Amino acid sequence: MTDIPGILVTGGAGRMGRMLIRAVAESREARLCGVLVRPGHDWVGRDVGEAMGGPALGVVAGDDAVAAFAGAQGVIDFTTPEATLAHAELAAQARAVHVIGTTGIDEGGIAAIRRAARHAPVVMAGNMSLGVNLLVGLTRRVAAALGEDFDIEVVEAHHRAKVDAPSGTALMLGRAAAEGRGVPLASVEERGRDGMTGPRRAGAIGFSAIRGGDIVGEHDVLFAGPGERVVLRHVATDRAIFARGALRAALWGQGRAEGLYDMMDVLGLGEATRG
Ligand SMILES: NC(=O)C1=CN([C@@H]2O[C@H](COP(=O)(O)OP(=O)(O)OC[C@H]3O[C@@H](n4cnc5c(N)ncnc54)[C@H](OP(=O)(O)O)[C@@H]3O)[C@@H](O)[C@H]2O)C=CC1
Ligand SMILES: O=C(O)C1=N[C@H](C(=O)O)C[C@H](O)C1
Repeated sequence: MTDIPGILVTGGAGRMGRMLIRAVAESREARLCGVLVRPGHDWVGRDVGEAMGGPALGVVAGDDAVAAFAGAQGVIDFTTPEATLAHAELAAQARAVHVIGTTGIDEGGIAAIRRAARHAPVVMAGNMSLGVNLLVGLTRRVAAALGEDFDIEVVEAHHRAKVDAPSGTALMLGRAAAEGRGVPLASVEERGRDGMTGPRRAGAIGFSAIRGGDIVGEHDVLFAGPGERVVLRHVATDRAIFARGALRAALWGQGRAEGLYDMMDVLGLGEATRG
């Protein structure tokens, strides 16, 4: 037995799952204790390093979620909303830190995650990168400073395989802009304009989504005012930024009180960016 926390990666065969396996396997502060894949996946029973086309890592992929969660102190979960909700219950039972990167979870799902967080720490964020979490704070401040003369639009671009829109990051940014203006996002958001939309509603926060190719993730927050525009931009070029953030969150959560946290808590950006 070792003091280094054992980290389970769920959705191991996915785009993020592969990055996470590498990040945890290379870390000196964490131990890859399991990799969970979808039931019946062709990785089941295979060494995950070899399944990724590299050297063996000494960890075999499995599809028995209950067994996988039982041995983990932390779980890093970038899968689907359905899978993540099932994982939230298992992580709570195992008292493991649950790091949730999955996006597209609806209000009912968020409520279920809040319930699970009564039993163990959960860190959830639509974007685990340092840069985006800084941008969230900047967005809140610029929105507060500029007032309604400046129209706010959030524009995001992602790869062709992304299944949810607006992205989790776009929603984080939109929420921050709404907070800066002191209004709930739900009361001002405008999504999916098409046809005779009429003129832009005063105070609206608009969302647009581009999907194509292998774009990792790009986000602009546009403040368009009379005679000038301010654009806040984040461009992700490597998914490793999300994996690094998620691993940091899983380690940060060790020994923490149960509760729902975000990356602002993990990165210590609360004071710097919320005020
Ligand atoms: N918060 C952040 O910083 C980031 C969040 N994301 C989010 O992470 C999520 C995953 O993204 P991405 O890796 O690109 O997607 P992928 O589709 O590549 O990966 C998801 C993986 O989860 C697997 N999976 C689905 N259900 C289960 C289950 N019940 N048990 C185990 N594994 C399961 C899928 O298996 P199969 O393929 O067999 O269906 C797939 O391998 C998305 O919601 C995305 O938006 C992505 C990047 C950064
Ligand atoms: O699906 C992705 O790829 C990404 N999803 C997250 C999101 O929805 O914002 C984070 C990142 O932009 C990549």
